[in-house]
Amino acid sequence: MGAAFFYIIFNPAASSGMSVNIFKKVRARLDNEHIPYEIKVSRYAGHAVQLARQIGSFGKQENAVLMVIGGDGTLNQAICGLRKTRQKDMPVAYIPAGSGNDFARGIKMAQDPMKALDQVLAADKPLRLDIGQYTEATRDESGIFVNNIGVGFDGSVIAATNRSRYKRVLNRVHLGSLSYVAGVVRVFFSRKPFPVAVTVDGQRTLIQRAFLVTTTNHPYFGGGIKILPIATPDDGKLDLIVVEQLNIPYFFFLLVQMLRNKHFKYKAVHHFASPHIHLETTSLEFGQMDGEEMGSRPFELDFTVTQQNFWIKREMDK
Ligand SMILES: Nc1ncnc2c1ncn2[C@@H]1O[C@H](COP(=O)(O)OP(=O)(O)OP(=O)(O)O)[C@@H](O)[C@H]1O
Repeated sequence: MGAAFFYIIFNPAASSGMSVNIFKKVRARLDNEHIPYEIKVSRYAGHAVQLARQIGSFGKQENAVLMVIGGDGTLNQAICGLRKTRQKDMPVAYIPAGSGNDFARGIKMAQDPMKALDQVLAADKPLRLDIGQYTEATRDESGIFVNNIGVGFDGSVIAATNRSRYKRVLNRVHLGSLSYVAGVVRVFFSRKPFPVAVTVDGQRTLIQRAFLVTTTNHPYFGGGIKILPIATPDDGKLDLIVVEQLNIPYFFFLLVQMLRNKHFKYKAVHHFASPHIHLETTSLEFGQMDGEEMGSRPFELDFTVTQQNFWIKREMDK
């Protein structure tokens, strides 16, 4: 049976406002098909957490699905809020309307929002997929992530990109991913390597000259970069990639290897996979979570995997 009701959380600021058109099309389609829904609009950064809490706490509709229209950040916030309520098992339908949309890529659902809506409307049962949980001891924070949490390079890229005046312009011409590329180039030449201690399955590994330290649920980060092709969101594990500081020729060499999915063979690239990963840094580093800034600090992160109900019927589920 399809969803009987959609609670919708919509972020009008996603993809620098490009999400508004997508929202209108989704609403028109639901109206055409006489599917009932209720809309809650995210009015400020972080508002989606509170909206999802309200839905999960006070929503009374039977067989309801929480539909998120926005980017990865909005999806993260909505799931985070919902999981704090008694209706935490309410399935989540995602309509990608952000600039990066890595979650859609990562779970192999359609990235085209209207095709994604087709897949949502075709669903007849919840799909359980992995998501990550984290606690961060330095600032005593905890939460979930649907894509990845990165310390170092990607954290710095997100911080630089969000401050860039090009992001808005590039989003408007559907080239949002390019704004990350500009951030990558800027950060590559300015960041310094740092030590990181990784503990996986009771085994501690110290990497002295880390540059990128990313724990991920699926292959993609940074708006479509396939950093960890072997990560899957349904294996009950999280994957951690640590890339050491590289000189420019080696960086480009590894980049080419990455495009060929062959970068794991090199000793500057470390890979760990486990349901439980712990890492610590000592220096002040930038962090990112699902493309959102975490600020800078020495990080002490503990990661575990958990499952979340989604509402989608992908090609592969048919
Ligand atoms: N009304 C609003 N005004 C400004 N910012 C908002 C508003 N509502 C939500 N936000 C913030 O917008 C930010 C970006 O949202 P989101 O991640 O969904 O889109 P995106 O960055 O374009 O997409 P992606 O993460 O896929 O690249 C989030 O940090 C969210 O908290």
